[in-house]
Amino acid sequence: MVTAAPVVEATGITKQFGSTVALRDAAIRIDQGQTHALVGRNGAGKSTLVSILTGLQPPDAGEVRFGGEPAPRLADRDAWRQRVACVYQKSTIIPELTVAENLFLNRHDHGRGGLINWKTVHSRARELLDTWSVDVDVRTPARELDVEQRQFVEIARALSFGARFIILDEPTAQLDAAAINRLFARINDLQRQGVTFLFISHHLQEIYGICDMVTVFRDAQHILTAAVDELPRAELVGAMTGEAAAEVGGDRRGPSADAVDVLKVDDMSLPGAYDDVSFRIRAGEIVGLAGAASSGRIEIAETVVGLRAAASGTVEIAGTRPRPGSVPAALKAGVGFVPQDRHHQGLVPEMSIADNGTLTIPERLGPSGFIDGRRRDHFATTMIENLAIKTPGPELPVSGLSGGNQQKVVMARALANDPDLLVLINPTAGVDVRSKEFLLGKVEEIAESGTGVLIASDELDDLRLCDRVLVVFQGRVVGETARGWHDHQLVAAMEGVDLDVR
Ligand SMILES: Nc1ncnc2c1ncn2[C@@H]1O[C@H](COP(=O)(O)OP(=O)(O)OP(=O)(O)O)[C@@H](O)[C@H]1O
Repeated sequence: MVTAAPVVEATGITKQFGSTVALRDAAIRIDQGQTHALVGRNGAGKSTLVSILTGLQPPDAGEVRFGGEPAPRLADRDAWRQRVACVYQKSTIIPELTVAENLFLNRHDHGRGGLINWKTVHSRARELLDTWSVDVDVRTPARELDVEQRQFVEIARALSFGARFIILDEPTAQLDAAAINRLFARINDLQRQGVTFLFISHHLQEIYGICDMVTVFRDAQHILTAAVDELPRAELVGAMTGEAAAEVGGDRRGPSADAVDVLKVDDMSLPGAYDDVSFRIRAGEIVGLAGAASSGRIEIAETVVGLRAAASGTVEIAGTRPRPGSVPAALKAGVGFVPQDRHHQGLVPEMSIADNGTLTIPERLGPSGFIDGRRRDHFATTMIENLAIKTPGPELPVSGLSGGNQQKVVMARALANDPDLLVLINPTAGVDVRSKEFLLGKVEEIAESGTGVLIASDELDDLRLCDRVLVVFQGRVVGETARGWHDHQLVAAMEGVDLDVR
């Protein structure tokens, strides 16, 4: 039997950043037509491998081969583009340009006199998107695409360069359930047409849903590669964490009978986002705001923390009404929060973990205006221990942390000022299974100590620990359910199907 050379094979890959070894003698082999999952805890080395497999940086040691041939020289970008592409969580298309311009950037056919023939560019772009069944107008400015359309355009662009190996880096992180299903259908289609995928995700159900092989990395090393249907979940989690899977669970006590309200939202409206929203959260209570990405749940949570101002209605936090639309006022009133987008609202990447983690509590670090460096580092070291942040020390810039560990720094900061009300927006996006358990455990602990918690999320695992879940659909709170709901019930309610959750 003749076996074709693997689409990609990396062997003996080592990569070090300063004192951090990101990959140690790691390997991966992906065969033609597979949808191959790459999993591992935050900081395991997945993104580093992707940057090496896409030629963005060289390994310190080791070799990458495509179809049995050595990888191109790093400078030969065209040759890399013909072999592999990665669709990242962050867009690589240029928002100011149209879809057609993005698709044919730097490869326009110049007509006579060097002029670009836009008619040809548009018709070629249309043809390209048609070939891959992407239903987007090529004249649309890229900034108007939603995440799903943007991913499809990026996949089509990769295919148009000739690449038949595509890496999807946490592609479902910003998609709602319906969009995830469409993405998976598309992956299946393309797989049938001979496209090979490397799929990075922290969601085990997705891996079991669409992947046929899985590779596990742990602590910079390759741990195992196995067929998905031959690997029980507990073993997969065990390989990722290096320990047997723990039982999750334990019942919460919930708020005490005489607990006071730490959040009162009354008749709050913001045209285009949400309408006539009212709810309460008591000290020690965890309340979920469930809903699809465009339901308005994120905007409601952002209004509570002062990132937006409502057009009408009131927000009262621990007995005071902070100035609407002011984050400092909300923080002063007793809010701690984890924003939706850690890249833009959460962290200052060039600043150290210690500085980022203590950004909101300068008054705790020294007399007014002075920051005692030792006190800050002590605070940060405790925070690193408390949240099990994987780093050589508090002085490292957060840009050197893996994605999930950055999210922990954001969480640490939210907890730094002992908030009365903790507001979390998609708090476990990009966080690995075990760290997720850990972060959610922290949230429970904080609630036990009397903090009220609002979790705006579409992740069932985030919502499971809530005492109550409010379902938001098209800007309105359409239902409420106490603990103990069934997954299908809540998912249906989030999609607007009435299954009587109130
Ligand atoms: N540019 C860099 N400078 C310093 N350290 C880095 C850099 N890039 C990665 N690292 C370190 O290398 C290790 C592996 O990181 P990597 O981003 O590859 O992990 P990951 O598996 O993708 O994690 P996540 O699931 O959190 O995204 C981490 O300890 C990280 O802090």
